[in-house]
Order: sequence, then C-alpha cells, then structure tokens
Amino acid sequence: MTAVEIQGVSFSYGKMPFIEDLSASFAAGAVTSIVGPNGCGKSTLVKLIDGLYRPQAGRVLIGGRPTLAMRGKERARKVAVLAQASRPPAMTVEALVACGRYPYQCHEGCLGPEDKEHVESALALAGVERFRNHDLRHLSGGERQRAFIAMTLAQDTGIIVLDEPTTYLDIRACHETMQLVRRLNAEMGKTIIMVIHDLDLALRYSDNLMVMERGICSHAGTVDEVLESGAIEHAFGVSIHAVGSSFGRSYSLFPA
Ligand SMILES: Nc1ncnc2c1ncn2[C@@H]1O[C@H](COP(=O)(O)OP(=O)(O)OP(=O)(O)O)[C@@H](O)[C@H]1O
Repeated sequence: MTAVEIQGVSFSYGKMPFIEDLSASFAAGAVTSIVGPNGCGKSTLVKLIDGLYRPQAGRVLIGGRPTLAMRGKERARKVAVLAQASRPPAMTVEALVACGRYPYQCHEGCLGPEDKEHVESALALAGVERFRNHDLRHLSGGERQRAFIAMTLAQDTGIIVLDEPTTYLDIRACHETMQLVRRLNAEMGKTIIMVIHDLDLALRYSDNLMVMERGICSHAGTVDEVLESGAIEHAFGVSIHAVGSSFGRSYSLFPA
C-alpha cells in the first residue's frame, strides 16, 4: 500500500523549472529515506508533501487523497511534518508537545482529556517526560530533537515526515533518534519518510531509499536494490563498502 504518492509533479521557484515531472511513491508502514546531494530538492519535496508548496503540474496524494483537496487541519491529521531544526522557541517541552494537538482543537485552543492523553503518551514514547517542564532552549540537541519528535507523535498521524532529524546531533544522539524512529515504525506502524544526510544512518535504519539528483528521483527501492543500482555512488561521487559485524551492517563511504 502507498502512503504518499507523487504523480508527475513539476515545481519551480522562479522561471527555471526545478522539479520536472517527478513521480515517486512512499510505501505505507515503511521507513523511507530521501537522500541526495545539497540542493537537489529534498526539502522542496517535503514542502510539496506538506502542502506548503503548490505544484505547477501533477499532484501529491496522501492516503489516496490529493493534498491540496484537503484543508490544513485535515492534512495535519494524516501527516506530521517536522521541518529542519531552527532556533528553539521559548517554551516548555510539554507546551511544545501540546502544539501537536492543534489539528484537533477548536477555536479556544484548550486541551480536552483525549488531547492530554496523547500528549502524555507522546512524552513517554519519545522519552522526554522528565524534561516536561524544561525550557526547550536549555536542552541538549538530542533531548530537544526528541521533544520535537514527541510533538509530531502528539499529532497522532499515520505518516511522519522528518527533514534532517539528526542535524547537529552527536553520534550517540543520532543513533538514539534513529532507534526511536524504528520503534515508532515497528510498535506503532508509523510510516516514516525522512530526509537524511548521513548515508550510513540512512542505509542502516531505512527499509527503502529514494535517491534524488537535481530535481529528479534517480532511483528508488529497498536499500539493497538501491545499493546494487549504483545510484548513490552516482549521485554523491562516492564508493561504498558494507561491513558486516555482530552489531549489524555498517557502511564506509569514500570519495570515488
Ligand atoms: N524559497 C526558495 N526560493 C528560491 N529558491 C529556493 C528556495 N528554497 C530552495 N531554493 C533552491 O532550490 C534548490 C533546492 O533546495 P532544497 O532546499 O530543496 O534542497 P535540499 O536537497 O533540501 O538541500 P540541502 O541538502 O542543502 O538541505 C536549491 O538550489 C535552493 O537554492
């Protein structure tokens, strides 16, 4: 089953077409990473999925429904998008996580018992309960990232899109974030789509990969299929060596 489908999408920022006739699909219940060199259009694609940008041609479907046919709150009940890390707002972790409930709130914006339950379980799942009263600005990068992931969990969507969730994190926090992603997928059946620069993390923690090169999808498939295709080597100009160990496979990448 397909969670998100991109059908013949074209998009340009100015006069020059940037994304042209892009088609791709993201499988439901899978962890898919979008990888590609700087500036190839990964974040643009995320914004198209989020409905922030309107394609000049083609359409994006979420659960079979065109994104632009949905109102903002309806879309936000289907897909939670965590944008690239920016300066953290001055608020507590709990207040941030409560923001994830906005698609379910009425005009007054107060939380009902069901909203509060979702906030509590999101705090617990992301492992940030003990920081609930902490100011986001005083957390470490890894703790803060988990707080933002908790906010997307409170949104209670089947699909979560993470744009560079490991930026600024040290190696341990990177792996913890990826393990959380895998747990959300395995235990809650979440479909995860993430943009990720660290190819080793993408290869280790994803089921599927989509490789982008300047506005196009050059290859998509399972990790093994994409590795065999040579699309990553082509896109990044690297060679990849897989190393097996009792801890699983890891990947070394060298300039070609
Ligand atoms: N708001 C904008 N207006 C004009 N051009 C833009 C805008 N946002 C992005 N671009 C351009 O579109 C291209 C793709 O940008 P995008 O951020 O989607 O790439 P990316 O693959 O996510 O890059 P990175 O890996 O560096 O984050 C880049 O050349 C960028 O300069």
